[in-house]
Amino acid sequence: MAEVALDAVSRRYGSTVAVDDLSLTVGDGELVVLLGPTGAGKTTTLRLVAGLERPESGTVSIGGLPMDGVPPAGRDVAFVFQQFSLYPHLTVFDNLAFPLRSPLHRQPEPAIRARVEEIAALLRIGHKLGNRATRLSGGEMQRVAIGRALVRRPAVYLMDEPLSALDAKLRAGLRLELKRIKDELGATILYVTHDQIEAMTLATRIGVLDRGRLLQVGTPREVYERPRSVQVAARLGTPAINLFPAGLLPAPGAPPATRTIGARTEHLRLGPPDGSLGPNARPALVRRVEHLGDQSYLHLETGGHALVVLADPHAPLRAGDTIAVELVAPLCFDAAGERIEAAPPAREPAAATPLRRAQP
Ligand SMILES: Nc1ncnc2c1ncn2[C@@H]1O[C@H](COP(=O)(O)OP(=O)(O)OP(=O)(O)O)[C@@H](O)[C@H]1O
Repeated sequence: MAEVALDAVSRRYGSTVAVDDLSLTVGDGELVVLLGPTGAGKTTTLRLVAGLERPESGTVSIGGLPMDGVPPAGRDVAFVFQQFSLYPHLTVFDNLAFPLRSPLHRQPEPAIRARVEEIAALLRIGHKLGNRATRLSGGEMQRVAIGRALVRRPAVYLMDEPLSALDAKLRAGLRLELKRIKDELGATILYVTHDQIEAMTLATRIGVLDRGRLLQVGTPREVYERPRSVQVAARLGTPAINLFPAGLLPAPGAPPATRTIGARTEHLRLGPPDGSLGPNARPALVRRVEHLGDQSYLHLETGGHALVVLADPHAPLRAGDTIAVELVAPLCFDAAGERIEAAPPAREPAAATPLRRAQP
């Protein structure tokens, strides 16, 4: 495995700047997730590392070697796409063996068999090796597609939304397996996804991209708890972070320059409207209760602003009820949308409230 480094890399298409002065290092054995809205430049970044695109400026290095002018085949990277991209007429075994039989990586047949069987076991498709690739479920096909990348032991894996074509259940299963594989192989992986659960659970670090620019790179926890800006804060969290003008709710400790408050569900303490929450609580109208099974989204309105928070599905709440909400150590942003440090909270953040279970 090897380190991947992008140093001040830019790529434009006509007037669109797809990747803008991007510098990022994926350490040996790290899994870095690129997260960002559509068109942010995630796929272009992977293609630049793969050598499928050339940077206009800047340098991509793999294992410390600059890749200027090195074609894709010379870069020792394996790419897993969103689409299955299998050879339908071949068996699972032959699909997996294909990269090892290419003239560039030619290996003796017993070594190929051993490696294919090892990877098939890792992906739990060993019992399907004799099947035609088309006679597989969607999840199995995608395992084979991932397996085709894994057999080769390249320096770097590039994965572009490898799980997004799968249904939620299969995606959750394969997500766990990818995590296990990553831990077992110690692989260097640059991974693109829209799915923030994938980002939070798989990533060593997350890079948040927007319009070709890298807004922040950090561990999932850093990016979630200490986002650099409103834009970054809005990328992580379910339900999405509540953003509203400073002054809507009392925010003790918010610096004077605060213009926008960012309140995730754990930053809002809920309680009955009887004054028991304390002097900083304000009334909020329950607009809607959205039951999701193990939890509910509570759609609230206070001071003319909508808020969405998680609530216990058994909380006795209905549209039209009034409850009390209080801010506890929220995120503070200045007029430019940059986060500014708030004074330490006077109280511990809300864990359990009468209307909400403790966050896991
Ligand atoms: N071959 C191309 N020709 C012209 N424009 C392109 C080309 N490839 C990408 N772009 C543009 O570059 C920008 C970044 O595209 P890219 O595919 O990297 O985004 P992305 O973050 O991967 O988006 P998505 O999540 O939708 O896949 C977009 O504005 C896109 O339209």
